[in-house]
Amino acid sequence: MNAIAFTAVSKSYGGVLAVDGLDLEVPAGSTVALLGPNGAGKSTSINMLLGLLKPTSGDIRVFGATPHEAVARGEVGAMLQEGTLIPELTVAETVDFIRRLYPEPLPLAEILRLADLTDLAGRRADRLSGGQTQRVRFALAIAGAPRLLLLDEPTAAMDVESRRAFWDNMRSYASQGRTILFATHYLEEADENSDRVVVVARGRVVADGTAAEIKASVAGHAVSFRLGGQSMAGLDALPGATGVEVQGGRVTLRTSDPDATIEALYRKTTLDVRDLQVHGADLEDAFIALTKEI
Ligand SMILES: Nc1ncnc2c1ncn2[C@@H]1O[C@H](COP(=O)(O)OP(=O)(O)OP(=O)(O)O)[C@@H](O)[C@H]1O
Repeated sequence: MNAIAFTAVSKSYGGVLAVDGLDLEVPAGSTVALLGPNGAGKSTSINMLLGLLKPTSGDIRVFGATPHEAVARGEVGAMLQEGTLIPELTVAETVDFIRRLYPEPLPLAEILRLADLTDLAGRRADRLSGGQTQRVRFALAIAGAPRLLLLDEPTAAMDVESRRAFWDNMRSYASQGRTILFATHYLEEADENSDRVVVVARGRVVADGTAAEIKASVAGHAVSFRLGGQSMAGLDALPGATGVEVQGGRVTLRTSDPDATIEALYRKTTLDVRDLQVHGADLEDAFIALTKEI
């Protein structure tokens, strides 16, 4: 069963087309990263999944129902980019208040444990650090034991240590067969914390697969080397070559066939090539190639 199904969904704000014919199915039980640059349409898509925004056209289903129905049944939890806490309430009071709104909430102690808040249960909300506040917002998102958890750039205000702890907590929540969709522009987060990465740009899906598949989908390798004072003219015409960049005297030649490129570099040119290295494309290369303006 699909937890999420977008069918030909578009959303415009006046003249701005934020989501452009989005088709996306997410089977229940998977953890999917929605990876894209600023303005790609990630928040708009998440807000539509919550029923907070209506698509201009197309259809959205959450566990086969409309977003409104799924949210009303307590099946969807969300941690959005904004949201303040009630300053006078303690962490435990805040979480308990929200969990009681749901038909089948998680026990309070389990929520506090899953969000790493057990030691902060008695702390007032206005005495929390930015990272601790984010943990409370995560606790509120999981309070109703939602089958689908939506996280919109959840680690934006966190330091490295808090991030690591956050993703550990997210994984323990997900491990019980739940579905997670999270938006991020951090490539590493997408790579390390999801089963599948959906890359969006300009409101469209531009790549969809495991991080490894996405890396492989982009011209696979780069060959880099130093050149004395010689001209680089013609390098981009070598077999397999898909692009050339120069930085600090080092030439990087992107190629779909490193063996052919290197052979031709030595046999067909008279260049004085030094310190040659071959690299696999990384997710960042793939992301830049896939999301660049055309
Ligand atoms: N309320 C609004 N009114 C007008 N335009 C909007 C509104 N909200 C978003 N947009 C525009 O829609 C596009 C998609 O925005 P959205 O916030 O969904 O992107 P995003 O991928 O979440 O970006 P970010 O990573 O910066 O959060 C952008 O061009 C944005 O400027």
